[in-house]
Amino acid sequence: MYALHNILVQRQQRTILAIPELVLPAHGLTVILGHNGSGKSTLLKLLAGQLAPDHGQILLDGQSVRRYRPGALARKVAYMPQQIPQPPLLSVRELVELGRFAWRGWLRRWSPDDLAHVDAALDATDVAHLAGHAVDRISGGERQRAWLAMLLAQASPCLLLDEPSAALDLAHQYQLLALLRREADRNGHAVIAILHDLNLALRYADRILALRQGQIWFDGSPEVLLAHPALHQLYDIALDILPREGKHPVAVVA
Ligand SMILES: Nc1ncnc2c1ncn2[C@@H]1O[C@H](COP(=O)(O)OP(=O)(O)OP(=O)(O)O)[C@@H](O)[C@H]1O
Repeated sequence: MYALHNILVQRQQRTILAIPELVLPAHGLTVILGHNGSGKSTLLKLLAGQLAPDHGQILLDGQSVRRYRPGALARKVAYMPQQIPQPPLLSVRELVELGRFAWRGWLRRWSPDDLAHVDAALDATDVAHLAGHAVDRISGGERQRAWLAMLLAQASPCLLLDEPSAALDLAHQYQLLALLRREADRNGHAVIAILHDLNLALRYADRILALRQGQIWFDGSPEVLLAHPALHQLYDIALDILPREGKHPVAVVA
């Protein structure tokens, strides 16, 4: 799906992202980890076509991501930025309905398929009970789930999510990751999400991409990451890995 070649992003003569080659296939759940400022959001913005690299090429299904028309891109990729904009005067349902725009355009009438996508997205993110509430009068975590519902209604085969669990309570974090896992298991679907919770990543990801100072420090499975001889470099803090009988191991600060 994505192929990146010779990517360089620089700000004020400083390289903030340098990726010689990276391929992200059209399936699976990839979690991006790394320190604050390691370049995670920059990478996601490049994939979403929100930012152009100073050098290099980002191909989405063989075509430069910046050359897609907005509608065509939205039918392939749905993007949640780190700071979600607050659209005024919309109900949660109206926000989620915006997700269908990529498929409907301005002129076509609502189809039963559009409505089914909106209802399913409201249910999947546990915001159906808030459908009539104004988006600016719900909590931060509820807004994050409503925004995710809009992306699900968009029904694009690739979800790009920048810290989608940041505002969620513990139960909703796990519900979210289980939902992303299901999305990533659908044929031809991929989820690429930035997380700060190593244990969520270890439990749900197929692939972990860890950035360090704008470079890919690790790219592989959670199992291989756990066995990394310099795992402490992930966050520059020593970690203990606790095995659990029949369950995923957990990482704790040593
Ligand atoms: N517009 C900009 N101008 C100058 N520096 C920038 C700009 N955008 C990002 N940076 C710098 O680039 C680096 C990478 O930023 P980025 O937002 O990609 O990090 P991140 O890994 O997503 O961090 P966090 O975990 O804190 O969200 C940071 O050092 C940041 O200060």
